[in-house]
Amino acid sequence: MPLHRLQIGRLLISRPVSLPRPHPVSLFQQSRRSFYGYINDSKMAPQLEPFFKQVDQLSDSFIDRLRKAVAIPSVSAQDESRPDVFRMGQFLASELEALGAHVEQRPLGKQPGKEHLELPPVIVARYGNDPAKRTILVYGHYDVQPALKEDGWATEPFELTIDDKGRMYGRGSTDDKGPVLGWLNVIEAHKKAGLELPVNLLCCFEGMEEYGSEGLDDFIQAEAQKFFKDADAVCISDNYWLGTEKPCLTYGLRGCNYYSISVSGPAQDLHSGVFGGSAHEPMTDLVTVLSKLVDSQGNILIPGIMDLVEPLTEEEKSLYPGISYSMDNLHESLGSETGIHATKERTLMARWRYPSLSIHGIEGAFSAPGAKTVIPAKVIGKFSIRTVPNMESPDVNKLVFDYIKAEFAKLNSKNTLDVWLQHDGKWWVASPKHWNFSAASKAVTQVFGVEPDMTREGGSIPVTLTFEQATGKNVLLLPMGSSTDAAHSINEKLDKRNYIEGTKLLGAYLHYVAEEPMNA
Ligand SMILES: C[C@H](N)C(=O)N[C@@H](Cc1c[nH]cn1)C(=O)O
Ligand SMILES: [Zn+2]
Ligand SMILES: [Zn+2]
Repeated sequence: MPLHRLQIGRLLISRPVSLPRPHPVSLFQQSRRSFYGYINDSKMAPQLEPFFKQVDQLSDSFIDRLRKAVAIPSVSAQDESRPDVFRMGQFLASELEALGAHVEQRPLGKQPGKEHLELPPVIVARYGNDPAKRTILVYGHYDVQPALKEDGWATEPFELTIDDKGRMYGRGSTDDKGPVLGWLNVIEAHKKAGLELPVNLLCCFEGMEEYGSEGLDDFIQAEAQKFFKDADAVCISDNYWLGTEKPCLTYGLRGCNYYSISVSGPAQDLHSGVFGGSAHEPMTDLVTVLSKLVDSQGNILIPGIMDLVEPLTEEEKSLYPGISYSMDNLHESLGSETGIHATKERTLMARWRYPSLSIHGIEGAFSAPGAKTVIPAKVIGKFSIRTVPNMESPDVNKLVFDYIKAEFAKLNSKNTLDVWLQHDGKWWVASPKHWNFSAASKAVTQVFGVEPDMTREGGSIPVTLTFEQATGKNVLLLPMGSSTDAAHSINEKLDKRNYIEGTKLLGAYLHYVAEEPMNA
């Protein structure tokens, strides 16, 4: 049996678990095509067929709901967009209320370090309050990454644009407005089909995830035994399939430590013809320091970082060959053949179980088209480290700060360097041996006619571990989007098929949750 990491509080132990048993191939063979996917005739829970039909009938209005959501540029990282983040929270609250949910908008106070800004509210909702039913807590986020047409988008980023292949382009379509609206669609389809939701649903939708989930940890801890006290399990739909055809269930995430390095010197920007060669240039110092962080093969150059990484065991190694993933999948989602590693196994390990360091940008640098001959007076470099078991944030920070200061000292520059942590989010690895995962696995098989892969994810959802620890319940990641969705990038999209069949998947999951034996 494979060994899996089980996280209990902050303790990690390894123990043998068996992954969910494969479903018989015959289920797949008995499937017939529905509008976008499969209807599995053989083992369908009786309420699923009318629910699926209703989802197909409502698909245009579900797409309209996504269009309205994408049109609100709820960018959490831009101060000037904060009113739009609030507007998006209000949109969600109104939609949920119209569906008959009990909704509360919970304030989180001022943004730490930016006290002139109010944090957007957490939208919590309850739909159903039947003590005889299980209660599922779902989490998602209604903020998005920044997007400008001039970044290279082929369409307006905040206008949902659908092409002839059913690809729905727009910022937040896959990350995470589509999946969040999927839960609302599930409620609506049940209501319109005259079906009862098979579980009670609790929602927790936040507006600061793309900025490190400011304020949410404390909120979850405070509400674990209040608003969230009835939760039997947690489900998060906010990551992606490994390819474009096969869904997955996810039991691990990397963490993220996000840093800034500022270098300053001159009192103001300078003319490079007048001062070039006679003044220490902040940009030169910054790019030199940045160049010492990671090499072009992805190796982190900060001494000691790799020593914190849990060694690869033979048991873990044996999991990778069985995952449905190929170098072609990588190249398709990269849109190029620029992967570092030669094999799928090493590529997946680089994404799931090894740390990485990415350099994101430089604030204050000249970045417009043209040829401005300026020497910037102050520049701030941004980079992040994706963390993995057993990297603890304080240990990582110490290694990063000491190394950067030492490298800067070697430059003999009279400029001033400062380095700080902007935010950190913890990695998470759990056991998929739980009824929450079994229910999701059955739902995938029902809707898509294929068993899901069990995956980890390279991205971060900082509050996943907090939900697990605060509620003491199992957390499942159930992605809706595919590997080609380009989350965080230009031309982010969600395929209609993933949105509509994904809505069926979320609903089917709730039905199978209701059927799972209590002690499974
Ligand atoms: C996986 C999720 N959809 C996501 O995009 N998470 C962000 C979270 C984050 C961490 N620091 C800032 N944002 C990510 O992985 O980048
Ligand atoms: Zn994101
Ligand atoms: Zn997200």
